Amino acid sequence: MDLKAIVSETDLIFFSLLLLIPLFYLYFKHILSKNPPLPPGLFAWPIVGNFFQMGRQLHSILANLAKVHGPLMSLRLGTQISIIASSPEAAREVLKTHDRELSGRFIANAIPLINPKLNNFSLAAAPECNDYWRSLRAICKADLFSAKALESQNHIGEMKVIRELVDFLGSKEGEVVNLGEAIYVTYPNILTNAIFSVDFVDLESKGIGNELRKLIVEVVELGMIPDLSSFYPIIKVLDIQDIQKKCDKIVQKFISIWEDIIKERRKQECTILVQRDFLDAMINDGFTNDQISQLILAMAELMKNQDVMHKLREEIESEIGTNIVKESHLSHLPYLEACVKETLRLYPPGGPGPLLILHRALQTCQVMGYTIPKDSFISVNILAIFRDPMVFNDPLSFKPERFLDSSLDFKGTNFDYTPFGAGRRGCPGQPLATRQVPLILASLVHSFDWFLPGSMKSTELDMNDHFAITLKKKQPLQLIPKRRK
Ligand code: HEM
Repeated sequence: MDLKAIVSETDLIFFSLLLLIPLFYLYFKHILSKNPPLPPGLFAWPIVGNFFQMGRQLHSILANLAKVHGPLMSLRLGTQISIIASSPEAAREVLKTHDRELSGRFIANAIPLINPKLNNFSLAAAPECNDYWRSLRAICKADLFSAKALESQNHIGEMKVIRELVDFLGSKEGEVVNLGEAIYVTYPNILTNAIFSVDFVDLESKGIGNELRKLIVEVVELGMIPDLSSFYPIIKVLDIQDIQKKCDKIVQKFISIWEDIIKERRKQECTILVQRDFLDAMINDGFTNDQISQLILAMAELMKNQDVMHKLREEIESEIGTNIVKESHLSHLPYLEACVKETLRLYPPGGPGPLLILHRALQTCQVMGYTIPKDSFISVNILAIFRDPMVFNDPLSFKPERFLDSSLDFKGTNFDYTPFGAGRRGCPGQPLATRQVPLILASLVHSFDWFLPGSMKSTELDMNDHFAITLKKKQPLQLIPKRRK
């Protein structure tokens, strides 16, 4: 009898897959038997990809899971154990008490930063706090983001770029502007002006940095694809998702353009270390936009909450009159600071979603009575903490007033509020960010009246968010500027 008549190709595939099930069963049984008792949690198949796209839904899923499993819970993704801390106490344990043991970083198998040729280009992705990481942090602290450094030549470049942004928006008076696009250009320029005294991209998107910017967006998007081989090392050699090849190609191109730019424009005093660190800072923030999303989200909340907008404008006007906003004004604008803090509370950025940048256990340790095995991923769900009614009253409303009489600051010493993380892996760019975000926000509010396009009402503004490395607004914020007299 003809075999095809009884067994079709589909049947063959189906039966082969059936045969694989016991193999998978044995594989996982073997992995599970190797692990010590973990914090209570659940098995999750590799749903990480969804994680990154889910925005606020992820927060509620993880926050709800934490209610069932406790403030320290474990998730198993394939062979990989993830620990998620979801309360201020658990955050303190991770970021303070066990800061040293948990200060490694998880790096996906496919991410090119672990390629030895490219390893030197990273601070955030340094797998542990090694000498190289320490030297970059020291440069950040002393040369880039110290009060003195921020006060010196940076200020001139910073003010120039902000003035250009205001002039650009002024030239678009009455037109619908994608505010994110305009600010997106401004940030890299503030950084390049601070370090090299040059503009990197221009407001019409033609500058030398635009090609780099596109490459960075591409590499970040690739980095967002869940790398299955990090969760199932057994398939690593296959590179079935082709991520590594694609990333390598983009990053090689990136480095060659970058080096050309450096050759052309380097100032004598810039050491190669500063360039590398700068590159990393650009990848982290100049382009992947923690600060930009903050500004857009702050502006969107101000549009929705016109009473807050008026109060903020009044504060700025009474402090500086018709002058332009300068850094020296910031300490006299408490409501502005409260607006920035409140935006960071409702929409904390940092790493893949509001989970800080994934930490990794450098050694097995005991946290809150549980064993955290070496090489587990550790995240702190700061969004769950910041939106917990036990921590912040009426947590889903935008109420800057809550910060006016509060001692909560950006230092990362109070674990109710750590938008910049805390401990040795805490954000080194915090002094820069907490100066530039209010400065630009104040300039936007002080220089323009803002209108929504067409007949759109502020209540219709879509505040839905999604993850693109950081939590950001899904719909671009389109506004019409009108210069204020
Ligand atoms: C609103 C603005 C910003 C926010 C909310 C923010 C937040 C964060 C957070 C939550 C982390 C992870 C902390 C952890 O894993 O424990 C981080 C790390 C980092 N941030 Fe920022 N950041 C901002 C701006 C900046 C800026 C302007 C720069 C530099 C130009 C920067 C550079 C970095 C670097 C290099 C790291 C990695 C540090 C390390 O691994 O040692 N950030 N940031």
